[in-house]
Amino acid sequence: MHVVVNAATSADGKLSSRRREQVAISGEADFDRVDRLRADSDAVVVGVGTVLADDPHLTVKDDTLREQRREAGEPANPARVVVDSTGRTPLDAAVLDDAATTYVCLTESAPVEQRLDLADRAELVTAGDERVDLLRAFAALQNQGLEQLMVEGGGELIFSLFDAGLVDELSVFVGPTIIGGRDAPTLADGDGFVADFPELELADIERLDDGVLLTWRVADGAGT
Ligand SMILES: NC(=O)c1ccc[n+]([C@@H]2O[C@H](COP(=O)([O-])OP(=O)(O)OC[C@H]3O[C@@H](n4cnc5c(N)ncnc54)[C@H](O)[C@@H]3O)[C@@H](O)[C@H]2O)c1
Ligand SMILES: Nc1nc(=O)c(N)c(NC[C@H](O)[C@H](O)[C@H](O)COP(=O)(O)O)[nH]1
Repeated sequence: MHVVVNAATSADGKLSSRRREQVAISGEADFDRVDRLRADSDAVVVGVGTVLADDPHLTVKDDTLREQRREAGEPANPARVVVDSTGRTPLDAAVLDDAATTYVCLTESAPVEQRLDLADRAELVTAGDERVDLLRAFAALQNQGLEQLMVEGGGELIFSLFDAGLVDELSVFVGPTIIGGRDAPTLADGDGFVADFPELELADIERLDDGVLLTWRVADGAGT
């Protein structure tokens, strides 16, 4: 399995505003790149915080890229994965439509009612007691044939994935804006590291729109 984390941050490292409302950080060139990255993935992964804040669809937007996937014998869109401990994904969320297969990763603590409702619209993966056990959940996804995973946030999930040693590559588009706010989500939130900070190796730098795309490899990524 290979896990790429992709995100867009403001020049001051924020993912969105303190109201957790989406900010258009990427320009057209970066959104096109994200679309190609989705098209090259078996699944696009987000945390439920991102579903609740942005209601993303997580599909491939370019017709030609979808056609190329079909010609390669793949579904037009990659699978979608929501990491959602207690089943808070709204039943009318865009990720639960029929454009692609969706996996919702839950814990034992998810109420039966939510579980039954979500089971009508998604494949359920249960791993962990209070928070999703990401190592077990990702192993279950790999068993379903999902090898190339792209994670699109948010900051809580991204921190946990680094903490679990699951990230192989990080792409960050740093855009030409300042969002500010001590409570605004950043690339990696969670509790934060105080030792054993994950080490990154710079793989590429590219100027895109009026920002910069940084591609890092994780020194001890858990890729198999
Ligand atoms: N700029 C970007 O590229 C970008 C991308 C995605 C999201 N965002 C922004 O990020 C914000 C949402 O991020 P967030 O950090 O609030 O939510 P998130 O998407 O990271 O989801 C976190 C939630 O996932 C669940 N979860 C279950 N198991 C978990 C585990 N092991 N580790 C971590 N979470 C687990 C918990 O309910 C947790 O609250 C929104 O404001 C959104 O607009 C920005
Ligand atoms: N790459 C990127 N640049 C941004 O400037 C920004 N604000 C996001 N935010 C991520 C977020 O979750 C978006 O909502 C999904 O990228 C939308 O995906 P859809 O178009 O609905 O498929 N992502």
